Amino acid sequence: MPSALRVSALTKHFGSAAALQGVDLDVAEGEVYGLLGPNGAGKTTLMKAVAGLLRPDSGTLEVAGRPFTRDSLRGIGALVDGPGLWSGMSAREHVRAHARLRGVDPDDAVARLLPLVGMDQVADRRVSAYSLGMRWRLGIAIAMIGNPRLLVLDEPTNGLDPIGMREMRALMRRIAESGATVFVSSHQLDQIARTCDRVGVLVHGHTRYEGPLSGLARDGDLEEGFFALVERTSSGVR
Ligand SMILES: Nc1ncnc2c1ncn2[C@@H]1O[C@H](COP(=O)(O)OP(=O)(O)OP(=O)(O)O)[C@@H](O)[C@H]1O
Repeated sequence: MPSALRVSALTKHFGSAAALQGVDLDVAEGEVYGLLGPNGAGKTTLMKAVAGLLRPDSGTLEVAGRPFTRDSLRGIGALVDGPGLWSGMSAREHVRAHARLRGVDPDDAVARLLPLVGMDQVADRRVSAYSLGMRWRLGIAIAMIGNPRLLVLDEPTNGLDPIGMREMRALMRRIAESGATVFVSSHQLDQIARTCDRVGVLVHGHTRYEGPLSGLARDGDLEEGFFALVERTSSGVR
């Protein structure tokens, strides 16, 4: 599979805090790739770098086989730090407004994206009446307005109830089946296990595993395998 995103030796410091210490990842086109890691591992920092929201100190990013530039951002949709929505506006109004800002036909955007995220039946209700899951899905519709090849989602299942999580998983799979690549972070191993083709695990800003999720399991137990990896690599012993 061609590469959708390649991260090589990426580093980022915030003052004396090292958030990324040489991250390497390779995300293939059309997959749902899960980024796992304990609190403070660097997941959000990496996602922000890929979304063009912060500049790494060193290392490289390649998107669709090309070095990352401002132009790469045309092919990237991102939802990091949650969806920024106006409570008094409806889903339809949000999508139309963002489409105009991006130079995309508003009617086309509404017709294409609200059914994709399962919001066409509630398109005219105000955001204040939406559940958290609906707000996240509207955020994804907005992130998809430019028809990105790569969608970056930071913790999109946080705080969702089981139905909301199931809808989010189904949406990520639908987006990947439509040909785009989904790069998603989560704390929730089970959500990642049910959705992702491959995973990368960050611990203290280092990539400690990349491959199929099954490769993380210990004696068939995913959680045990994940915790053992985090413990082993946190103490500096690989
Ligand atoms: N703007 C910032 N200023 C200072 N330190 C930061 C900043 N952003 C992140 N950090 C630090 O960088 C490290 C990585 O943070 P990051 O938010 O990327 O981790 P994370 O894996 O997303 O964690 P979580 O799962 O808790 O969201 C942490 O030690 C964090 O405190």
